[in-house]
Amino acid sequence: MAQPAVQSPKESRVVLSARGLTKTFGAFAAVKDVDLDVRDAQVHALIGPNGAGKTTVFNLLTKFLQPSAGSINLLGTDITRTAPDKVARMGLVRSFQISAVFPHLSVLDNVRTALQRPNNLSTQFWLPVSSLDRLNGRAEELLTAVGLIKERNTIAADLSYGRKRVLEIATTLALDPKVLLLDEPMAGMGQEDIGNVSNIIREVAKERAVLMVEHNLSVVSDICHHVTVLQRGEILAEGDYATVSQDPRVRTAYMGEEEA
Ligand SMILES: Nc1ncnc2c1ncn2[C@@H]1O[C@H](COP(=O)(O)OP(=O)(O)OP(=O)(O)O)[C@@H](O)[C@H]1O
Repeated sequence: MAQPAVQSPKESRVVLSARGLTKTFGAFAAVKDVDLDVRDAQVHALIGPNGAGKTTVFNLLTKFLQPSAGSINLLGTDITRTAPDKVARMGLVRSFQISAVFPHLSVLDNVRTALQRPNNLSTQFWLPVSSLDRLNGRAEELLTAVGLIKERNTIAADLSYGRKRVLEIATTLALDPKVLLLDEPMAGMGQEDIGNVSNIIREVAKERAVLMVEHNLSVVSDICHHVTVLQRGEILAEGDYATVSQDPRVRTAYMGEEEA
């Protein structure tokens, strides 16, 4: 089994943290008093049974949902009351958030379009299409990094499901996020794509933090440095995969329901 990219988690700095994060819907607490520290250059997994609160935590961190209580800090700034678009511009980006793949554009044009955003070209609509050519170098670099360069001229709609998800990751990386949130990146993928996307995530995490919700525990054990286990909205356990997977409470609550 491949080793995670970083072996000394305590050394990298916390880039995203939550304290006492809580979200109630009426009398029901979907997320209760969650503390989270996401570190640079690490892949951090958020796991737990169905309904544990993982998606709600993602929605709180990206500010799609406003917390009922608690605080969130991104790169040293309190973002508890910050609007979602500003949080995204500060560098916290969720994979599907801005990276919808345009099916009728080529792979290269999808990435060039995503690259317009940080370069602010999208507001300069009077520029000729050829002005996008100056983004070719960076677009090709990104496509090479995710292994899509040979398909640069393929129309996105013609890609397999797994390759489309890879293109989605490339368009997200075009925004140069400091913290990348991935919601079940392996969902619906075959084994070959899972191996490929695992390698991509491991590589991209060398330069940024990755927080991912993932149900595939062999992927979690393979590429994640740190694992937080949620159950009924609360943190049940955390640590490296070897530690949490041996925790009897986790085995009872979670592992029995999934592939171990
Ligand atoms: N807008 C809402 N109103 C009421 N209850 C909600 C709302 N959103 C989520 N919940 C409830 O909060 C709990 C946590 O849901 P959430 O989707 O965060 O879990 P999850 O861990 O992502 O689950 P899954 O793995 O099935 O996606 C569930 O009981 C869900 O029904």
